[in-house]
Amino acid sequence: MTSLLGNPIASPGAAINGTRRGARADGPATVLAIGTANPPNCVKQEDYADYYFRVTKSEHLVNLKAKLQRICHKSAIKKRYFHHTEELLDSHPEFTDRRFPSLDARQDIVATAVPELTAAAAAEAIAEWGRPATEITHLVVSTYSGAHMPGTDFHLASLLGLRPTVRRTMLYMNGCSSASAALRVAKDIAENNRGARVLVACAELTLILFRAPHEAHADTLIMQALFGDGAGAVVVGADPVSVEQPDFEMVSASQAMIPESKDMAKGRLREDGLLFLPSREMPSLVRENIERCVVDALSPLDISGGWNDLFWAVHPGGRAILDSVEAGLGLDPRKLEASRHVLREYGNMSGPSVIFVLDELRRQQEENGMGVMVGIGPGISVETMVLRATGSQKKI
Ligand SMILES: CC(=O)CC(=O)SCCNC(=O)CCNC(=O)[C@H](O)C(C)(C)COP(=O)(O)OP(=O)(O)OC[C@H]1O[C@@H](n2cnc3c(N)ncnc32)[C@H](O)[C@@H]1OP(=O)(O)O
Repeated sequence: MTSLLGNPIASPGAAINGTRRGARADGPATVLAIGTANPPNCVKQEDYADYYFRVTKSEHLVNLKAKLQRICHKSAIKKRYFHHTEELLDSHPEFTDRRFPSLDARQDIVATAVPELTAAAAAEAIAEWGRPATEITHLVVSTYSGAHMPGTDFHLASLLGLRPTVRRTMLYMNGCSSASAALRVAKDIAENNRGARVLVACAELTLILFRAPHEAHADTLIMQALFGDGAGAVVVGADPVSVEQPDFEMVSASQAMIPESKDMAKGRLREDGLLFLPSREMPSLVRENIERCVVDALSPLDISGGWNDLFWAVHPGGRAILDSVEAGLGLDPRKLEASRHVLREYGNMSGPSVIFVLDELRRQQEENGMGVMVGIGPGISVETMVLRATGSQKKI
């Protein structure tokens, strides 16, 4: 092809391809900073059964209370944090009396509480990142604690003073793998948009699923016994500039559905809040399938074993879930210490948990080389991200 003057010009396709290549980052996405936050109300796990049966005015259900005590005792959790307090529950009898609809009231509370808790975690991450909030180009927010239009992303952008043109993506109902899914999306954005700085933010409040005990629904005790509130935030970007100190390179990301698992961990948003019921078979299904998920994720990188040579950031869904991952992969017990620490100190905070685990891993500063982040979500879905620790000695 020639110009009007007869000079040769590149075909339009070549020019577009060149522009697209130039629009991509040179290097892989990296974790540039991490922030976490919890609400102030802390309940010790050893006191939880007394607390829960008192605030739900259910002291007469002695068998259920004894069962909750047994679950708490075996949970390997020391304490959990909650946005809701005894006073809040007292002022909303519909939260503990399932005869009345309570979704509207729950939604009204989380509409401000979720953006505020998320903002606390995000502000910590941005401060560590060291650049102004206005230099965040993209925002990916994930939660199942409420659904509004505009969503938490919109409110969070205002609370943090992000630029009005920040490109926002809202992910809902990804259960306990919500942060892993958001980090996977952030990696793609960062690698495909040169100079992008993506803020990932994820928060869950158990108010959305808090309910009173009921003899006909003893299974609901499990979520009351394990789940806690928290928020995590991560700044993701490729090709770090001098002020930025990456903790981890995000080498690859994959997702898998465990076959025949659609009834294993399901949630339903009802008039009396979110009903979430992980099945008793979940730990064994995780044990049987985790290695296949990990092999599928790592074999393209020519890693097909030697799991104890890697570091691990596994979603602390429950003590039995961590035991299953440990057994399924034949891991040395110390390999899951960061996950067990987060479970012990905060309970299962759903999606944000894995961000707390990453934070804990870099705090321990023992891990170098390659590692794997594993999110475990509804279905059962397994989100796997291969990481490489950069060894940067950030003062956290
Ligand atoms: C899908 C997502 O989005 C991600 C998630 O994280 S979902 C949550 C995932 N977590 C889980 O599924 C919990 C995993 N389970 C555990 O950690 C442990 O089983 C536990 C701490 C709950 C109990 O410990 P354990 O060693 O299994 O003790 P065990 O004596 O067998 O069980 C204690 C009681 O809990 C009950 N129980 C255990 N798992 C249960 C379940 N999934 N649902 C209901 N009850 C359960 C048992 O029946 C038992 O009741 P009784 O004492 O009345 O017999």
